[in-house]
Amino acid sequence: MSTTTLAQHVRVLAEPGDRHDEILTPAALDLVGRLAAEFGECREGLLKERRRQAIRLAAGSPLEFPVVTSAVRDDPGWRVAPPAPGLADRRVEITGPPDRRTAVNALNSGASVWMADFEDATAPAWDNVIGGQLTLLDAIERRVDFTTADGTAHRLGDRDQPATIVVRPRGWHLDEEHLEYGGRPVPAALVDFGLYFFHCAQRQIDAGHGPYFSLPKLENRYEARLWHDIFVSAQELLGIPRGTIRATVLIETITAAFEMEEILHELREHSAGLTAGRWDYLFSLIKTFGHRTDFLLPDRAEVTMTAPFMRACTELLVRTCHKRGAHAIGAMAAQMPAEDPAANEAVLAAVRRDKEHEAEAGFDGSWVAHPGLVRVCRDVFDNVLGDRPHQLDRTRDDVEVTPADLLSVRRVGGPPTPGGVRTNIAVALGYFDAWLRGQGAVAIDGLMEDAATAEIARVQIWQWLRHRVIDRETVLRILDEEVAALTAVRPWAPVEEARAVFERTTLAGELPLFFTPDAYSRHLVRRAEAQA
Ligand SMILES: CC(=O)SCCNC(=O)CCNC(=O)[C@H](O)C(C)(C)COP(=O)(O)OP(=O)(O)OC[C@H]1O[C@@H](n2cnc3c(N)ncnc32)[C@H](O)[C@@H]1OP(=O)(O)O
Ligand SMILES: O=CC(=O)O
Ligand SMILES: [Mg+2]
Repeated sequence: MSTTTLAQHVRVLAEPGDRHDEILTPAALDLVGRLAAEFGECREGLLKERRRQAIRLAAGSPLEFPVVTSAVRDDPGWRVAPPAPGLADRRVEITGPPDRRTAVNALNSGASVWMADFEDATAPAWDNVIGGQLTLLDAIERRVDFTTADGTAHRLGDRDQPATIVVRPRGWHLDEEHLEYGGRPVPAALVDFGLYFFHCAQRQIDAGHGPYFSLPKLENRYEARLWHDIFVSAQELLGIPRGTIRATVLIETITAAFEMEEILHELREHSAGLTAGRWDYLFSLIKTFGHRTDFLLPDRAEVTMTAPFMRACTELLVRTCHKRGAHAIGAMAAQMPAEDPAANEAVLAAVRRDKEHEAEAGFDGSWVAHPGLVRVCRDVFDNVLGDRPHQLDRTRDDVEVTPADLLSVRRVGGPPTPGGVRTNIAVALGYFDAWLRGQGAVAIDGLMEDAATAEIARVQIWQWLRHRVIDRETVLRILDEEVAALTAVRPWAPVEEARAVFERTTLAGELPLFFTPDAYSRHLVRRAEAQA
């Protein structure tokens, strides 16, 4: 591994890759270094607080709407910033990793927004991280066209209103081990945010939009405050007017669901609303309360958005957002378009039902995972919104949600089935295999799988083992069978490494909080070294 000092205090611990020098300029690294210097310690403190809160909740502390912030919730006098250019109408948001193919297809898809994702949909190998920044830069400069090896041209179309780009940096829990500041890895969130902000903020403003972000996996208002402080500092450092940035926060942890209004309040100068992060939300519920038998969840397929505890979260999200003039964006439906026309009709019908529930509940738009689903989502929201860009006027004063509504999961579904157990093992293994090969989102058996859905698969197996709903021998036997099946299909793939990730993160007595940090350090960073 080569060591280059490109900017004060920030060291690049990777071999130079193709065009990496366009992103890793001294000035860009200097911004990242300044952000690491100013905010690294605060982020460390917040990660420690996450662990303390997890221990308190495991020990039986009740989860409540915070008493100390009741004044914020009761104060009718504040609103978030008005929608920024390109963010007023968000009826369809397509998500995907920031690679060139996805970029071209997402920007051409007819969606209102492309959420370019460094978190759930990206395996954070160094080439993906820097390649993603190059994709974004090229997309904004309209030079992202390319031709595949078989001669197929991918060209950015000439839409009147191209999709607005929103970037999702990695979560607070991840480090970027190829950049070092003060002898420590730089927080990955600061790398993704800082590099994009440095290269693209002004370009986006010049193009009539702005530097927009989607913030994943926040657990409380303090983490939102940290983002606010980072935004203020970054805007000041680059001379960009305060309030230009906009950020939509994912409500995808159970603790954040109790602080939605506080999160909007912390970010109000820069807030663009909240998104329902359905899959990480389920993961968070199981992770936080997996030790309790009243939180035993059935097969993943049975836990739909109409489950009362999910409904409580989404209705509270709409009510909270609209009370404060903020957009409420719906969740990801995981179904993928099918080639068979009848099967595809069933997929479209399922996605349509999902989106109809959301549009009726008051959401202003929703997420899709594939260009083939843009149309159905748009039709559903067109029916409800008509010519209006959103339905912020639907204040949902009828919604009242108690802590018990958010936390009562017991009544949902039956016990896990043998099919559900096998599916979770196969999905976790298949996803880890793809992730280790650098692919952060993948279709498995007609469903989109990404880091969030793989986490559910993993923690459900952990939860079922812990409560002896299934036994270790059965899991190991199925794991062997699935490893053999996957190896037969992909003999060249790192299936044994994927098995090791599964075993380390699923079979441990103490549940690792995320599968990614350890798997990243062991496999993705080393692999970059080996390739160098
Ligand atoms: C829980 C959450 O956080 S959700 C958000 C995070 N997850 C995601 O963003 C996943 C988004 N979806 C995807 O990445 C992809 O749909 C996958 C990986 C699941 C499946 O992709 P593929 O196997 O390529 O699907 P498929 O073969 O049907 O694709 C057909 C075409 O659509 C494109 N496409 C598929 N999904 C997308 C997408 N989300 N955005 C843009 N283009 C897409 C493909 O690139 C392909 O293009 P091509 O014809 O030019 O080669
Ligand atoms: O990020 C979205 C989710 O569902 O998780
Ligand atoms: Mg998520």
